[in-house]
Order: sequence, then C-alpha cells, then structure tokens
Amino acid sequence: MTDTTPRSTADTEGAAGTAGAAGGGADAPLLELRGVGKSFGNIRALSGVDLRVGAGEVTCILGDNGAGKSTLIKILAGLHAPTAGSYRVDGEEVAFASPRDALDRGIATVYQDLAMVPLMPVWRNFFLGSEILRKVGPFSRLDVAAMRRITDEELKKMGIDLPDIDAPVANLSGGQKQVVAIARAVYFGARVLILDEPTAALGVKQSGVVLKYVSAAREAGLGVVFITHNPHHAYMVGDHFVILRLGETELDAPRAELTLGDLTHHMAGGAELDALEHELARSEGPDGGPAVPHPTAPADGPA
Ligand SMILES: Nc1ncnc2c1ncn2[C@@H]1O[C@H](COP(=O)(O)OP(=O)(O)OP(=O)(O)O)[C@@H](O)[C@H]1O
Repeated sequence: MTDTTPRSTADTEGAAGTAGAAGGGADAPLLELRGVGKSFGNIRALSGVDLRVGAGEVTCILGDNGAGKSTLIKILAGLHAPTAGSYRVDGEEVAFASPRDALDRGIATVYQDLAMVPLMPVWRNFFLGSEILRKVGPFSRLDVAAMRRITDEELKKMGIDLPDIDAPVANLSGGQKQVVAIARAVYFGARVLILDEPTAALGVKQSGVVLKYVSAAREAGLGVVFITHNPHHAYMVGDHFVILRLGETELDAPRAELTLGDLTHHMAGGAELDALEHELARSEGPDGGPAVPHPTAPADGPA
C-alpha cells in the first residue's frame, strides 16, 4: 500500500544527502516526531507524541476539540518549537525558527482560511507572495501572462478544470478553493502537505472533491498529514491513523490494523464509551427491562 518512491531526482538527492549526513538512512521518513511535547506555561498541550510521515503516504491526525491538533500542526509548520522530544526531516534533526524554514524543507501547510484574497483572481492567488516579475525598461512588472498560463497548466495537471481562472477566488466553491491551495503548495515544491481540517466546512460532495485531491497528492509521491475530526473522511484516504486525546496519543495504527468501525469507535470515546455502555447495561433489570423506570414510563397503579 505504501509507495516510498521520491517524486523527483532532486528529492532523491536532497533526501539521501541530508539523511546520510545525519545518519538517518536512505529510508528515513520525510517527517518524524519522537516523543514531542509542548507546554504553554503550566498547560501541557502535547505530550509524548510520535509521528512518521513517508513519501506517498497519508497520515491522518484525528482528535476532538482541545486534543492538540493545532499545536501539532504549528510544530510541524515551524510556528512553535516543541518543548520536548525531537523533530526530524529526512532523518535530520531540525529546529525551525519560522514557517519559512519549514517551507524551505518542502513542508507546506494549508490552513483552513487558505491564506487567499477573496476578490483577487484565481491566478493572482495562486502566485500570492511569489509573483513572477518581468523587466520592462528600468521597471519590474507582474508577468500576468506567465502566471495565468502556469496556473491553468498546474490546475489541469491535477485534473482541476476551472471555467475561469480570472474569476475572483470568492466565486469558487469551498472544495475548489481547497484544491487550488493544494495545487499551489505542490507547484511551489511541497514534499509534505499538512492539511488543516480541509473538509470541516464542506458538504458531502465538496468533501469528496477535496479527498480526491488528497489521494492525487499521495499518488504524486507527497507525504500528506491530514488533520480532521471526521473518521469517515480519514478512512477514505488514510494509510496511517493517529488519534490524539488531551494532548496524548490514544491510538497509532496503520490501516491494515484498523477498520472504519474501530476508528469511529475510538473517535467516539473508545474506552469511555465502553464504560458508559457497561454502566447503562448494569442499570437494566434482570428481565432486561430498566431497573430504574424511565422518566417517561407510565407509573404503576391507578392514576
Ligand atoms: N498559545 C496557547 N497558550 C495556552 N494554551 C494553549 C495555547 N495553544 C493551545 N493551548 C491549549 O492546548 C490544548 C490543545 O489545544 P489545540 O488548539 O492544539 O487543540 P485542537 O485539537 O486543535 O482543538 P480544536 O479542534 O478545538 O481546535 C488546549 O487545552 C488549549 O487550550
């Protein structure tokens, strides 16, 4: 199931070079966290988290509110430094000082707000912050033709056919916006895509569109970290699953060891849910009826 083929010769050389230098070995994962923790003063947001993300692999991080997902993303993206454990890229330990450092190593994060300017055209958003310029006499001008052409080509490469790349991004559906953001990250050299709940605000059909491109990114050999609340979405594309609860790893398993039912059960509370079921079963009477009458049950005897 897992394809560890690097995307390009450049990737192979880069990965092998740094991994070799750090003693990580040629088969070092793209990303690896070992025993990572993060505290904010007395608040421990994450503790003892391990994570490995390989090329051509989708690792899903699931968890309820407050589980530590955002903190984990921020560590991976170079926004937070971990307060415990180690972070390795291509087998080499890193200490990112900023998201720019992470981007330079090919780690791109697509946040829920997508960092797009709604009223600007699709192509302009595609190149936002990395515009192509051309010299006109002593001046530099935006090379609109080149940016339009590349945007169109890159979207088509990912199988995205937008009717009009001159339309403002605000006109796109939520799913299309996510997909444009993914294509943009891939074009600018992402080897690892971190997707922050990309389907959270979407309906079934639009979620399907996004999940299709998560798969496409995997097929292109990228490592994908897919953060979600939704076990159904995770199971459709995931190769590996990590569930966080209150900052700790509750489950860490490859797809082969887990059914969708298991994943849903764990997300719904796992052991806590079992204990609740057990308690509810115990409150049933010997004949299977409730030992304590249900509040809406009619009282015995004359009214
Ligand atoms: N900058 C911060 N300062 C103090 N506490 C923080 C900070 N960031 C996160 N926390 C705490 O760390 C814990 C984990 O938060 P985090 O936002 O990572 O969870 P989450 O899984 O992303 O939740 P949600 O799905 O609700 O966004 C929470 O208890 C939160 O209050």
